[in-house]
Amino acid sequence: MLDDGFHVFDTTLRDGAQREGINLTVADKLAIARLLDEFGVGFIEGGWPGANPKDTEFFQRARDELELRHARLTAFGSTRRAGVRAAEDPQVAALRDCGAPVVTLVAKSDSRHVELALRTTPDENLEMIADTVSHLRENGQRVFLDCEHFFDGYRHDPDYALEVVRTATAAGADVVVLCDTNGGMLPADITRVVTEVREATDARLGIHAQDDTGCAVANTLAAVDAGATHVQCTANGYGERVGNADLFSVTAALVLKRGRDLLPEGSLREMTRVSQAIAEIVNIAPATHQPYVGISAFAHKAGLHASAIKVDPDLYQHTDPALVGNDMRMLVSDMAGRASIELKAKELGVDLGGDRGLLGRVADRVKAMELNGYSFEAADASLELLLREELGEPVRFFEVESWRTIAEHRADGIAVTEATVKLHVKGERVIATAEGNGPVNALDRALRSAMEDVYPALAEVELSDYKVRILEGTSGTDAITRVLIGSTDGRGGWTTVGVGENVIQASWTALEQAITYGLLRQGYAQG
Ligand SMILES: CC(=O)SCCNC(=O)CCNC(=O)[C@H](O)C(C)(C)COP(=O)(O)OP(=O)(O)OC[C@H]1O[C@@H](n2cnc3c(N)ncnc32)[C@H](O)[C@@H]1OP(=O)(O)O
Ligand SMILES: CC(=O)C(=O)O
Repeated sequence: MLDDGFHVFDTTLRDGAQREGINLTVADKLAIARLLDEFGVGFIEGGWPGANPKDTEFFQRARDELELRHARLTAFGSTRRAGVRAAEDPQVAALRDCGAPVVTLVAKSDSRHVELALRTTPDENLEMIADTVSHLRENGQRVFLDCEHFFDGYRHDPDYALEVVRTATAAGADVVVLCDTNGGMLPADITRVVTEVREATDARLGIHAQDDTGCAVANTLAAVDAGATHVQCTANGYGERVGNADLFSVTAALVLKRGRDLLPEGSLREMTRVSQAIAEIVNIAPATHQPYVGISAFAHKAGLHASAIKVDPDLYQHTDPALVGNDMRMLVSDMAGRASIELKAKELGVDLGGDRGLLGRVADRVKAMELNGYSFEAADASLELLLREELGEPVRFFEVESWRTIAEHRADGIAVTEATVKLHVKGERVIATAEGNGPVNALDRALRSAMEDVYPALAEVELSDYKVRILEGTSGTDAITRVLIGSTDGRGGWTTVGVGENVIQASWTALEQAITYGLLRQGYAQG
């Protein structure tokens, strides 16, 4: 169990699940809870037992199926209803009996909400808080109190908002969490209010920041700097509307920038993997530009950046990507200079020997090709083939004499496509024809059929992705087509790019390179 002096409280399974598009099964929730525990958060808010059958089942199954090593399971729910004793409120009973050692109670702290949403008196709301906290404390549970709309409420009626904090603390709440429920605060507001509440009460304070102004992480860190010792976050910032403070950005900042010892040994280095694994479970593609963990978080495109990074990566990076389990990547495009090419070649394992003339030639060729529609940023395999060619070591496993495709719409309504390729493979002229469900598929099959005897490991190579983009013609007349093909051999993936005036021509270029690169990876000697 980690030190209780500072709480990293995760609410992915409760507030995170309030994001549009997320619909977790109980098994998903258990799997995410295990990942969060492995990452090392102190508290995992599992949901609202009694609010829906799924959350109720989650807490039942958690008793037998969740073995938490670092975290304590927390149940979420509201204070009792007005006019009913906590001991007799069925929703409070669900929290009391769910088996969670900790309960987070949401309470109104803005007097306008008390009157308009709860339709009760300010005094009765204070009673509801005191009664519910005491009831759960008597049951042996630890209680955190989420003060909904605290910052708006404090602006409108500071005395009442402070009274809520004092009432919860007096009743036995361990932490009073100041919530920016509408997410409208800016860091300076948070700093001021947290400081004033600290001075006016003896509560232990937490922060829960929604991201509606894009400041949830900054607001969370501002609250910590002002004295909050409990941060509520969600994995990848999932949450109601635009989301919550991102757990990974907040913990990385607290560990790396503030020197706090919050996570188990080695856990920060697993952060990128944990973030991606959770994205996989919630079925939302990982955000490529997410701080620290996004695939682009340490990707450098500008030539000037690369030239300084060549001397020392710290010159253009705020932290070492390895510390959070991420990698630095160089992007080569029409913004590249010689240094970008040199670093990228190194990343790809191609030694250009620091030859400035060669590096300049590659940069010029990339710029010219990008002007004509190529994009090498996402097509490392095509770039590597180009580098080897410029180095005077072109990769050739076959020579293409010609290729053609025919699409035929038959009388029975079925469309079939046929492709023929004529190649020279290890000195032999080979002609192969194949059918496919489209021209690219037919060309792929014909290519494989022409070479399978000579290169049997080609069977390991599969096309995994195909993307087409129609670009404006550079002459302002005809459009041109860019095709990206993703391939895999089970050990890794690579992407190639082709550009042409028609989609089949562009696809052929990308396909030919995909197969060539696949053969290179299989370790064949060139013929
Ligand atoms: C800021 C946040 O994100 S808080 C998280 C909120 N999460 C959720 O709402 C998700 C789960 N919610 C639910 O499944 C349902 O809303 C339930 C089961 C909790 C309640 O459902 P219902 O009983 O049908 O009530 P409904 O949702 O219409 O309204 C909420 C009720 O809770 C009351 N309420 C709201 N906040 C509080 C509070 N802090 N303390 C006590 N009662 C509260 C409202 O006044 C309203 O009462 P009413 O039914 O007398 O009008
Ligand atoms: C508690 C909560 O989710 C909020 O106030 O935003």
